[in-house]
Amino acid sequence: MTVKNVLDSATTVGVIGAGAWGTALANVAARTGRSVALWARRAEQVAELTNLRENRRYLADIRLADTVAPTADLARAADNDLVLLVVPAQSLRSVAAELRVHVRGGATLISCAKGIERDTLMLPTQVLAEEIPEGRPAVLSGPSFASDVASGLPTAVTVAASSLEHARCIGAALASATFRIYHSDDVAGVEIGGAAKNVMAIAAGIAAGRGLGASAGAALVARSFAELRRLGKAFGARPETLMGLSGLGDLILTAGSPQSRNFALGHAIGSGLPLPDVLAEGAFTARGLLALAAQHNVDMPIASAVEAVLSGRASPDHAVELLLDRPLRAEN
Ligand SMILES: NC(=O)C1=CN([C@@H]2O[C@H](COP(=O)(O)OP(=O)(O)OC[C@H]3O[C@@H](n4cnc5c(N)ncnc54)[C@H](O)[C@@H]3O)[C@@H](O)[C@H]2O)C=CC1
Ligand SMILES: O=C(CO)COP(=O)(O)O
Repeated sequence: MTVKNVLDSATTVGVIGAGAWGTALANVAARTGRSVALWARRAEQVAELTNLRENRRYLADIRLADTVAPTADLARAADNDLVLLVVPAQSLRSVAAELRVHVRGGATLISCAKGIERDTLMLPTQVLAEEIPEGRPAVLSGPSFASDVASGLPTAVTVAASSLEHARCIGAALASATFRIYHSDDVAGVEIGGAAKNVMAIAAGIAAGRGLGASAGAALVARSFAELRRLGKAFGARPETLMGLSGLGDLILTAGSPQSRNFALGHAIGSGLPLPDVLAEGAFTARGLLALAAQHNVDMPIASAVEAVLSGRASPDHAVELLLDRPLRAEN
């Protein structure tokens, strides 16, 4: 498929994964007047989506647009011009491997997951390129809670692809009045921002749960961003990407809101409450993030403290002590 027909009004859309974000994005695509196939892996979920027109488990109280067709048939959702992959980062490879036989040559494959594959340390678009070499990978990321987006509240995200023109066409195909899509060719920058901010949001949640105060919270966000920037730089990410929607923007959203599942996980850890049974991608990304940082000789003390707490090697208080004990240094 050429870039041109990504913009075609006849462009068809498939969404793989009917969790909160997949359901919200299916509604977003439907707003552009397109018919959308939404794949869920469980037949009961497809039946519920079809009969109730609502995703009660993952995105309650939001009506599924009339032009969204739920399906358990992977081929039906995969056989489209634009395919959005909206499953957890650690499941992306297995889903992509199943998808491959059904995907059109040259189809645009948009990763909407935020994370790093634990075993390979690969970013989602790298996983897609490896599993579906016939496709054209892209990433969609930025500060965007599924419920806000699905409710039609104003949101802005970034789509990145190796060709800026490709990214622009995807943005033009999926944008609507309240869903602004900026475009970029800094794929690694966008993906690193999305993956790292989840780990940092857990740190912010732990600090809030320990009652460390608003000043500590702000310091933590600023120093988290310094870590994100250092890692991004090592990957050749552009500073404006990291200071943009998918880096700083998403860090501010996620590290500052109890609505974030990553923040909520940290908060529960910090306050000693039972852990919420939700997908918190940062918990699966922390170790990989540190491994990437080590490979590039990048110091990430906050991410390291989060990983130590998650793996049970440090209590939240001990992790805070370690951060406060670090030698004073120049701010960079
Ligand atoms: N919820 C949000 O506000 C946003 C989420 N994201 C990202 O989107 C990705 C998905 O998150 P959510 O939809 O929110 O999670 P969710 O927990 O609401 O839903 C996950 C979905 O993936 C499916 N799934 C899990 N493992 C699977 C597998 N092996 N094969 C097939 N399907 C599988 C589940 O059945 C479920 O439908 C994550 O990487 C998240 O960071 C990105 C932006 C916003
Ligand atoms: O990525 C998100 C908002 O941009 C969603 O954050 P959580 O996964 O922490 O809920």
